[in-house]
Amino acid sequence: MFSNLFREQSDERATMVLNPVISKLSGKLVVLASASPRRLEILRNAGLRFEVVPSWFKETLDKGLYTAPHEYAVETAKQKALEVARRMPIKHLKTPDIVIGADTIVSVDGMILEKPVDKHDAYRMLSSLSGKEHSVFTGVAIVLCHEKENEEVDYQLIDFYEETKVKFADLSEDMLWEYINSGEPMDKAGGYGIQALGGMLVEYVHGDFLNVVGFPLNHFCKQLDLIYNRCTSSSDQESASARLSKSSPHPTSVLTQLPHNLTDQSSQSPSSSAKHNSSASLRPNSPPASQTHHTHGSPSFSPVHKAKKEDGDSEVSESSRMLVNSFSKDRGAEIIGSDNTALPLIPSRGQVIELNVAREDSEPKREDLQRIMELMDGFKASKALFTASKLCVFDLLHRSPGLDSAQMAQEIKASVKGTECLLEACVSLGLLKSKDRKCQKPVYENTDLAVRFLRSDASYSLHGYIQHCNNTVWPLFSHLESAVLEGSHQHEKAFGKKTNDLFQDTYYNNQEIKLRFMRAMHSIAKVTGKDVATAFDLSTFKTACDLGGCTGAMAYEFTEAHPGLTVTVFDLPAVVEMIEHFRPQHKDNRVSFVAGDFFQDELPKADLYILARILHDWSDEKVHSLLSKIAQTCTPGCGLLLSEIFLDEDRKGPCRGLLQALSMSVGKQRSAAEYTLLLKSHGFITAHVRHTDNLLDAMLCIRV
Ligand SMILES: Cc1cn([C@@H]2O[C@H](COP(=O)(O)OP(=O)(O)OP(=O)(O)O)[C@@H](O)[C@H]2O)c(=O)[nH]c1=O
Repeated sequence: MFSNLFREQSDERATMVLNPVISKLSGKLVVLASASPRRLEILRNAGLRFEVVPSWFKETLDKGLYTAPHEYAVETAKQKALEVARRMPIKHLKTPDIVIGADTIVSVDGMILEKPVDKHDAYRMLSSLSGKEHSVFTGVAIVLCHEKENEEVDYQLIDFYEETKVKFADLSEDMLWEYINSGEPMDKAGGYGIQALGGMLVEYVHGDFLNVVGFPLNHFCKQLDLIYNRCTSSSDQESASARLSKSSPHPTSVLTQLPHNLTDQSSQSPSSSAKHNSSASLRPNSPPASQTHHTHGSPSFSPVHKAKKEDGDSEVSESSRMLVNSFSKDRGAEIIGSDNTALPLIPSRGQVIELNVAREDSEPKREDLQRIMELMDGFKASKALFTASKLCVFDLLHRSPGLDSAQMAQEIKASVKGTECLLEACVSLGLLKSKDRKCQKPVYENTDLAVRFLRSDASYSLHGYIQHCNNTVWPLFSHLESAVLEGSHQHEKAFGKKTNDLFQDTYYNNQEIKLRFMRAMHSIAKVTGKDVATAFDLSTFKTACDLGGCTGAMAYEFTEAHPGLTVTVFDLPAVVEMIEHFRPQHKDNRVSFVAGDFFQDELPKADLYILARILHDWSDEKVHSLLSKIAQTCTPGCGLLLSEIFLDEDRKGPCRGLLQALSMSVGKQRSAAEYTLLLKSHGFITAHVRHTDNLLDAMLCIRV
C-alpha cells in the first residue's frame, strides 16, 4: 500500500529540478544505516542512490538521561549512523562518503514509545494513544566521512529532528485487538503504521507525514542543501571532527580532546546486554510532550493545507497568499491561519501565516481583516503592557490580590477612569483576571502569565526587559520612518544626544539608566540562559569566559548545567561594579567577574568563549576585531559558543529577528550560515547549530 502510494517518480531530471542537492550526492557512496523498509523506500523514491547497511547499535540508551524526547531520538540516530560509519572501513574495507541514520519514536504523556516487544506491549501503547494527540519525533544524523592519506577518517556530524502531531480516534477494545492481530504494529514505533491499516486510526496529522512514516524527507533535503549548496563544499571544509583510525574500533581515547557532541558516546550508553525497554518515562523535570517543541513538517503533506488546495478555492491565487514566515532552516513550518486558527501577532520560528484572501473586489473575509487590525493594534497592546508594568500593577496585585479599580488608582496615584481602562485592557490581553461582584465594580488578580513573568521579583521576571522596551526601544521605533529613510539608528532624535559608543554613551554614563539596562539584560538572560547553556554537551570544557556577560545570569546557568565548568564573566568596569545588585541567593563560587573592555584589554584565558547577544550590536569592523582577538587567545580545540537569533537562510523569519533589525543599529542580524562563514574566517569551524525554540539560538564552534 505504502509503495503504491508513494512510488510516483524516480526520473532523475525531476529530482534535480525539485532538489538540486540530491544530484550533488551522485557519485558519492551514500549509506543508509537503517533496516527500516520505509526509510529505504522514502529515500529511493526521492531519487537517492545508496547502499543499505543496517546499524548494529542497540537502542538501549537510558531515556531517563534526556529531558526531552527528541534528544533521545537524535542521540539514537547519531549512534546508529556512527556505528556504521566506523564499521564500514574495517569490515567492508570501504569508507562511505555519507552515512544516514534515523530513529523514530512516539511520545505521549511524557513517555517514549518505541517498537512493541509483544502483543501486550502493543496493546499498552495503542491504548495509551487512543483518543489523544501525540507527537512523533524522528531524529536524523548525517555523518560525513573524509578519508585521509594516513588511513584515518575524519567524521563530521550533522543532526536534526522533526516533530509531527498525530491524533488518534477513540479505539474500542475490538478495534485494538483486530489491529494488533493484523501483525502490523510489531515493527513500528508506537505500535502503528500510519501508511497502512494504522491510517484508519488517525483523526488528524499536523506536520510532515513522512516524518511519521520514518523519515522527514523535506527537512533532510533542506539540511543537505545547507551542507552542499549554502556552505563551502565539504571537501574543503576543515572539520572539527572525530579522527578515527581504521584500525581502531574503539577510538574513545583519541576523541577525548574533541567537543563531546562529536565524540563516541557509545561508551556512556548502557551495555548492549541491558534489557531492551521499549518505553520509559522521561526525567521528572521534563515538560510534557505538548509543551516542548511545536515544529511541524512539510506543508505539502499537511492535511489542513492540502484540503484547502483541494477544495480548490479557485479564487485563491499565489499572489493573494501572505507568507509572513517561511520554512525555517532547522525545523518544519507550521501553517496557521488558513483554517481559522488563531493568528499570533508575531509568528514564531517556523510558523507560516497563510491568509487565503479572496479576489480583490469580493467581500472581505473576517479573519483577513482581523489580521491587519491586529497588526495595527499591536502597538497599543505593547504600550498597555509597558504602562501597567511601569506603574507596578502586577506587583501590587501580587501583594494585594483583589483590588478594584478605585483602590488600584489610589495605589498607583492615577485617575480612576484611566486605571479602569488599563485594568480592563490588561484583562482582555490575558495579563489580568477580573472577578465580578454583585452591584459593585469587579476586582482584579494576576493571571499565571503575570505571576510568572510580569512581577518584578519573579524568578523569570521580564520586568527589566519590558522597561527597557518602554524606555529605549519604543522611542527608537517611534522614529522608524526616519530610520528606514536614512538607513541609520535614531538615537539622536529619540534621546537628544549623539552616540559614538552605544553602551558607554547611552546606557552606562548614568547610574539609573545603567541599572535599568542591566536589569533588562538580566531578565533576558534569565529566561533564555538555560536553553543556551544546555544546547550542547560541554563536558570537555573546564573553563569558560562569558564576554559581555553582564550580571552573570547566563554564567550561572552554565555552571548549573555543567558541574565541571567554571565561568569568568568579562564586562566593562561600569558593569562589574554593579553586580552585587544581581548576585543570586546561593552564591556560586564557580562564577567570577573580571572588569575590562573586550575590544581593548587582554581577554581572560579559557577553553570556551561565550558570546551571547553580543555580535548583532556591533559594526562589521568591531565584530572582526573582537573575533580575531578571541581567535588569537584561543588554542586549537578551544570552543566558541555563539548565541543570537539566527535568521532563516532565506531571511523570511523569524519575525522577531527581522523586527529587531529595524532598529538600524550599527550591527546586523545574521543567519546561522552567515555566522558560520564569519567565524570560519577567524579559524572557527561550526560543529553544531541549535535552534532552541526560545528567544535565542546557539552555535558551538571549535578553533582549528
Ligand atoms: C509511527 C510509525 C513508525 N513506523 C516505523 O517504525 C520504525 C521505528 O523504529 P526505528 O527504531 O526508528 O527504526 P527501525 O525500523 O528499527 O530501523 P533502524 O533504523 O535500522 O533501526 C521505523 O521503521 C518506521 O518506519 C512506520 O512504519 N509507520 C508509522 O506510522
